[in-house]
Formats: sequence, C-alpha cells, structure tokens
Amino acid sequence: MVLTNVWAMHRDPTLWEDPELFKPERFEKEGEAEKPMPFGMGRRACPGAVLAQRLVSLVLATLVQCFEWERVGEELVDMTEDKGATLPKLVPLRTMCKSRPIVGKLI
Ligand code: HEM
Repeated sequence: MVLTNVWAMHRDPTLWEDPELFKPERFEKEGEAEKPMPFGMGRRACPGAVLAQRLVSLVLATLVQCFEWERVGEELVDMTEDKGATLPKLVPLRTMCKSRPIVGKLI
C-alpha cells in the first residue's frame, strides 16, 4: 500500500506562497485550483468528489444567504488545528446566527 502525505504536500512552501495562511484568493490564479488533492488521486480517488463539491458549495451558500453570522466575543476566530484525520479545530467555533428576512418567505 502506498500512502501519500497530502497534509505535507498542501503545506509545502516550494508549492505554495504562505502555505499556512488562509488565502482563498490564491485559487483565482490560473492552475492553482488544480493543485490541492482533497479527494485523493487515481483509481482509489473519492467517487463522491463531484457530489461533495456540489453539496459543500450549496450548504455554505445557503448558510450565508439565509443567516446573519456574528462572533460571540470580540476576539478573532482561532483557526489553530487540533490533531486528527479530519483537521478539527483546536478551539471549537462558537457563533451567533440570526435568520435573514428572506427565510420567512421560503418556509
Ligand atoms: C468533502 C467531502 C469528501 C472528502 C474530502 C472526501 C475525501 C476522500 C478521500 C481523501 C478518499 C481516499 C482517496 C484515496 O484513497 O486516495 C475518499 C474515498 C472515498 N470516498 Fe470520499 N470524500 C468526501 C465525500 C464523499 C461522498 C459524498 C461520498 C459518497 C457519496 C464518498 C465516498 C467515498 C468512497 C466510497 C471512497 C473509497 C474509494 C475507494 O477506496 O475506492 N466520499 N474520499
């Protein structure tokens, strides 16, 4: 069995500028969006990748469209990672959300 260290590849400073920083705009550059491998590669790559990408976009867009989000305190969200295969946050995210008026028209 061959295991690749995708965690390290996604943080390789020879491949990424400021690899530790959250910079989603990096993927606006041509070719950058093809570099990450969240679903593996080859014959055993995730068969649910297309469904997952559609769902993640849909769920995230729905949460932004339907709710107003605020931090509980003044401090910025702590993005430090805990250990584990699914990259959990070390400090759980606590937020307040309020449904937007549009939600009343949908339900
Ligand atoms: C954001 C969501 C998801 C992520 C990040 C993800 C990621 C992965 C990764 C990294 C693998 C291992 C690939 C490898 O061995 O190289 C995998 C395998 C697999 N995934 Fe996903 N996956 C996601 C969602 C889904 C969904 C929605 C389904 C099904 C509807 C699914 C079904 C599977 C199956 C069946 C395998 C095993 C494939 C095999 O071993 O041949 N995954 N996934």
